[in-house]
Amino acid sequence: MGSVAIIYFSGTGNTHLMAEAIASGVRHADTRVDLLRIEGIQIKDGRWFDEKFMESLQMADAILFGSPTYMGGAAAQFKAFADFTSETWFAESWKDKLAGGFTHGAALSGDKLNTLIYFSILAAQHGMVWVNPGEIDCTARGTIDETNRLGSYLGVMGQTYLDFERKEPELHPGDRLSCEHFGQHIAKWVHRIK
Ligand SMILES: Cc1cc2nc3c(=O)[nH]c(=O)nc-3n(C[C@H](O)[C@H](O)[C@H](O)COP(=O)(O)O)c2cc1C
Repeated sequence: MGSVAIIYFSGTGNTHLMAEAIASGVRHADTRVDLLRIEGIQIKDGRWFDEKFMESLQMADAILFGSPTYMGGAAAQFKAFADFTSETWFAESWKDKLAGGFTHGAALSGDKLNTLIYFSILAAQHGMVWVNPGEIDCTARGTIDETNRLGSYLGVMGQTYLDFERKEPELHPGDRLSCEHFGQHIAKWVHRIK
């Protein structure tokens, strides 16, 4: 059947909504998906560890990395997880798995690209095969609110303006669609390599 693991951190829930939307795309393509949300409690003395998460990641054919963009890069909680994977790197256990990434920020740019670049470097260090979303930005078709509205080609970007009155996280409909499409796209590649 093939499987995708989505490992991500989300502080206020927006990146979590992206992860869920990607997962629904993966399921839509008859592929198993594991949602693995990094929690601060998994970090002790600055070191992240979760045995079950590492087992799930090892089983997956594709691993997607997700984090909000914080201060122009991945959140510290995600980086703590990434640093733990140096043991996996040494064993080359993720070599040839598929990889992809997604991030969420408050600003239209917000330097989100830097987070995606970091994810692609993390995948490269592990010898993984990076999968781009492969979706042309909707502005090329004369609309501004649909798939890939932020014109991101390395991974999927989501954006919601900061609003301190807002009680619940909110995903832009275009970003939701981009995520669902990305889920289907990565599932297609999983089926191709199986
Ligand atoms: C510490 C911190 C740093 C942030 N830095 C950025 C940034 O560099 N670029 C950006 O676009 N948004 C930035 N934001 C906004 C968050 O990325 C945005 O609120 C995002 O939706 C959070 O995702 P989450 O709901 O999954 O936690 C920052 C937020 C925090 C708390």
